[in-house]
Amino acid sequence: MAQRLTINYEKKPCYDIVFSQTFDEFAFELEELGTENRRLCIVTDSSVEALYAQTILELVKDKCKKAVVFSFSAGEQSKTLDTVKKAYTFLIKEEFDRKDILIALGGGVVGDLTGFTAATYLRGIDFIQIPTTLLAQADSSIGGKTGVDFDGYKNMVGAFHMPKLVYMNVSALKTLEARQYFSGFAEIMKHGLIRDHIFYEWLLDNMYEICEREPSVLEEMVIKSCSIKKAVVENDPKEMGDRALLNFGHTIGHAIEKAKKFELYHGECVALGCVAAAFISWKHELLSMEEYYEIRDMFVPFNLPISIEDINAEEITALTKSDKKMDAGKIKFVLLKKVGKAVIDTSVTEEDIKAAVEEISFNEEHMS
Ligand SMILES: O=C(O)C(=O)C[C@@H](O)[C@H](O)[C@H](O)COP(=O)(O)O
Repeated sequence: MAQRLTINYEKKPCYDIVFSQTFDEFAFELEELGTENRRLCIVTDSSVEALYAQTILELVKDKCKKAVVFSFSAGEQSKTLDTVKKAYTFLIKEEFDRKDILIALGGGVVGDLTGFTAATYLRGIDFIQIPTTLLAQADSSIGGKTGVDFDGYKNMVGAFHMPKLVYMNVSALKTLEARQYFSGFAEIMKHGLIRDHIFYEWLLDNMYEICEREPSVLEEMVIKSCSIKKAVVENDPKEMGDRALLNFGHTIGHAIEKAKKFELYHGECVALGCVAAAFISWKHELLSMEEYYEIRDMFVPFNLPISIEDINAEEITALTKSDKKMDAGKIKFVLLKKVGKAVIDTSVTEEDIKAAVEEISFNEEHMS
């Protein structure tokens, strides 16, 4: 029996997150939404299309007026306005109107890009998320942030647009490529670090089962992670305040992503960004040295990087200024006061950032 969480928006129930071990119950969820006279477009990428598009098409075809698939090349390089333009052209050709629905089938790139297409096509149509990666299930499919990268800057163009439903087949995580799986784990760890020390300790206690992808532990981990995100986004849906805490690890993480031309996965950059932010938290005397090293080393068993070769501290520091979290010209940096408690800090200097990037730079000198 599927479990579910309801996300409230402006204090009213807005959409459900359904946690299942199969895709089969998705058809029932569509009936509940009333899709019989509406067109559905499954938006996916080349990797996920090969795995699941046909399964979803078969499930939905009797529940709607017409079902079609729009697919683009997998990878962050496709998260652009060009791909959105291609999607608009496709939807116009397929005569999609305002009551029709997009279904985002895939990871974070697919979810963000489909959500943005839905937010803007005909001034806004409905969309559904079927996240298939750990990162998308535990984080990005929830909360209504949609968008694309612009000139290589992460999520520079976007909109808040709430999905009508988020449907997760948690068993899809079992076959996810290992690097992709562990990349998603960085956002889960982030949720524990910023909000919930009990969850953080649970992650440590269940390290073996998480790495082995034990089904019941996977499901519990995804539900707990979504529950933390639910509390944050319900309290501040449009990021006027505390939602920015979810940006822990992202200021430096996004800068590394851009500097490395998206060759690293988002979660890998977030892990590096979390280590750098924990380092600054220590230097600002919020965390002790022991706490910093404990947090840093926690990423290692989950195959996440804590240092990186060939980065230039000046370049990364310059790039952090182009991230979106600015307040009167100062970066709204997220630091940790302790495990489970994050704070927004506008006193982080360029020197702090440079020192943190040097801390995570891997070089021979560092090792000796
Ligand atoms: O939902 C949010 O809010 C988040 O910050 C979640 C992040 O993990 C996610 O990567 C998000 O897309 C980053 O948001 P951005 O505003 O910094 O682009």
